[in-house]
Amino acid sequence: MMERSSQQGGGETRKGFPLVASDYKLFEEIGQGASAIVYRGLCVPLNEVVAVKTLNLEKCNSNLDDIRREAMTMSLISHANVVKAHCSFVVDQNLWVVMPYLAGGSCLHIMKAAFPDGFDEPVIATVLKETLKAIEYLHRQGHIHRDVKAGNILIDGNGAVKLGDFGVSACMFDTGDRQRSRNTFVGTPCWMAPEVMEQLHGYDFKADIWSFGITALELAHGHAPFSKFPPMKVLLMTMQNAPPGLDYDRDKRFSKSFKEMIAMCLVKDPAKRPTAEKLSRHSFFKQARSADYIARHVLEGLPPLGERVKNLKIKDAKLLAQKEMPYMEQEERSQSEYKRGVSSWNFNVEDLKMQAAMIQDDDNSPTARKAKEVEEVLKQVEEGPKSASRGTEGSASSSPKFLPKAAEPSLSRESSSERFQVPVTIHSITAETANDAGERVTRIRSGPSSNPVQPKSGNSSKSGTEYWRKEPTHIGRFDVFEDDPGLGSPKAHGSPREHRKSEDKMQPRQEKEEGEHRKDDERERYDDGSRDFIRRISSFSHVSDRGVQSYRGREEVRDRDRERDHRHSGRTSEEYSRTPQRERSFNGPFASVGDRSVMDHRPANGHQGGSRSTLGTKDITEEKTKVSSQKGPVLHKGRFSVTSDDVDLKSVSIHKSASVGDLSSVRRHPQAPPAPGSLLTHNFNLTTPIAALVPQLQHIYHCGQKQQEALTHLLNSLSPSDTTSFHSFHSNSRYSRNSSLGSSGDFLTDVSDRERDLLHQVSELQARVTTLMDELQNAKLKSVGLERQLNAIYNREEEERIRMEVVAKEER
Ligand SMILES: Nc1ncnc2c1ncn2[C@@H]1O[C@H](COP(=O)(O)OP(=O)(O)OP(=O)(O)O)[C@@H](O)[C@H]1O
Repeated sequence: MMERSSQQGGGETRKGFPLVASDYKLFEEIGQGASAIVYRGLCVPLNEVVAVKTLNLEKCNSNLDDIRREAMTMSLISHANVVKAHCSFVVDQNLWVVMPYLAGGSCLHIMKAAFPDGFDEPVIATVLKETLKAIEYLHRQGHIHRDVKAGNILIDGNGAVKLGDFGVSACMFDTGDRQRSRNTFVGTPCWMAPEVMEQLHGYDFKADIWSFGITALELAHGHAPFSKFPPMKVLLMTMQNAPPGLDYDRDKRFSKSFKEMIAMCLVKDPAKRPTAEKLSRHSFFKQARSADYIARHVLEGLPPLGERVKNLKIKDAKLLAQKEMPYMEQEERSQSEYKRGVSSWNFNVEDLKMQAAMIQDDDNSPTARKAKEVEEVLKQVEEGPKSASRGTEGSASSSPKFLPKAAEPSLSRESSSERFQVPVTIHSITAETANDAGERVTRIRSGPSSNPVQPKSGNSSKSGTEYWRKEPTHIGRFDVFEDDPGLGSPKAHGSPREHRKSEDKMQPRQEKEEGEHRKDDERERYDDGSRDFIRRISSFSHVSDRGVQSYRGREEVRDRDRERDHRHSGRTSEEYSRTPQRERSFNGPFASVGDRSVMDHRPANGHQGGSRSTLGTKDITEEKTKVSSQKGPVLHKGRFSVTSDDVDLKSVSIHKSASVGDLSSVRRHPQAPPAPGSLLTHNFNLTTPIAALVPQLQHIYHCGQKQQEALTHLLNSLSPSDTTSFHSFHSNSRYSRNSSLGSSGDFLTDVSDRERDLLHQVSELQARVTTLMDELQNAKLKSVGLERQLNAIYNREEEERIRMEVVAKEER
């Protein structure tokens, strides 16, 4: 056996730990890592029980020099709470690291064996306080541990807590300078800080504070947040979602100070996380007890470490055997490796992003189901006006007048697929780091648009999450611009509780559990079914000006981030909800949701600052639920204005002064004539996405029907003198096509002309399609013919070649 040594410095080396494998006896396995197996062993010459970690160097990225350098670094480390290697040497392709044997094993193993739901708070406080001492020490020495987690917090037979795995695993899998930005990242995804995942501007010792916070959650629950998911999913969740935390309701057994301490660690912006030194002064750690307390409350009655590890392995193997589906296998592998204490994931972030970009939730996934559910809800919203018009079947409006029948379904289809296809498909993902103040900001962009939304000016002092919030977002069929922090309040966005409701369906159990935050009584008032479904829509689908771009749960994330921020800022949720708010803005199209609202056709200005539409989801639902009781001024909604009046189209008429371009004066005016064809001359903004056009078209169609009914009704009830004045108005109208209207029938003729025009256009288009199909068919036939000719030529050549070969043979 070839042996090379890399002697460790420090106190223990004075004991003279031998550097030859033959001086050690290895017993049972007591732990396993990504490329390391740890055994209980005996150092024969010293008669001392040790732990020997054997690392397969072939599986590591680092070369021997790097390992030696790290080993030297380790020799400088000496702290009561850090597991220090006695020595290390190379045996064949393995590096042996000889360490003190910590009979309690890791906190993870202890939890798996005896505390599946996590430890009690005093135990956690004790373990964490000791761990924090180790982290503080390492940071003072200029080191980042990078792999803080329960699996690396070890307990010796006396209950002393030590942070293990420092240096070795980090150096094994890292070829670069620790402080430098890397393309690969080290650590375990669940515990990994978002900035470590980003790999854009590197990371610093604050990454350990994030991991420490995750470890606190792990000790509290028995597992880390997202631990059930495969690495790339964890990556996405960590970067996209609000930081996990203890839930104020579910985690009642834990103190407020514990919850606060965790929340301090799990802030996405590393600059806002406390240093280890500052964190150690947190009141939570006052409840920490002695090592003896741990020995009595944690270690007593536990089977020997080797036995525990063996049982765990058997359990894992059984679990793996049960799962057959590839995805489940992957997930389970992730979980079982996690259980075994694997921490050294080493993957390329770009690869992961690529993989993430390819994640497409299947039809039965919660996300896809959610999409379908939302699609149904939206269908209902869109069909509302249609069903209303069904009552008038048999009237002139019973068949589509303004939208050719053939066109309607295809447009609807287009809209729904655009709206719902995107949320379940992550097209691309990029993590960005930027804000005006140079603070680190985690942002994930997904969707087809490559243009990141720029932070609004004046936000320079905002944190990363605030910056996120400030983006103009595109929700459902609306463009929503959040330019007021108040928008983040439960009032504007729907209660976090309700967001959680939808999130519950969208996100797997654990994410939900970890991501939940406290509930406030105040939020109860938002428990309204119709609001809920609008919120479900808004939390799901985002439609942009450039098309449809969306990523799920963005709204929920914002709400949770906001809630967290408010918690941190010490504001109660009541104060929070009292924050002055501006209503969410919507672009024109959705102004049509209220069946009874009347559209006002205005010049397009939907995207210009303050003139952005102002009807929020809240408004819409209210519009739907309470509209009949509202009487109010006309509200201008982007390209349209909406009156909250309960307009009865049977009795409404349009004021004489109304023109196609301005119907804002729509009011109850029994004798005023309508503005014929007004809804037919709508000039769609060419930049409007198709998804946004659909409701517009549908509404135009619907309004057209209603208007026509109303007009027919009115004209039927007009006296001859009224008819004359109507004619004179109509003939003066600049939009009148027929200046010699002689009867109500003429007006309808005018409408029919337009309809005929449209139908004509449609039939022309259909004829063109037919021609193109014919051409295509011809081209195909031609291609088949050419193919045959080619084959014939090839066959001839082949025959010729064979013939020549035969002739040549014969000649020979
Ligand atoms: N000195 C020790 N005494 C007792 N058990 C140990 C000791 N060192 C490690 N272990 C056990 O072995 C497991 C794996 O060890 P370690 O974490 O050092 O390996 P690794 O390959 O670096 O894995 P990871 O990177 O996941 O931490 C630990 O979770 C712990 O349970």
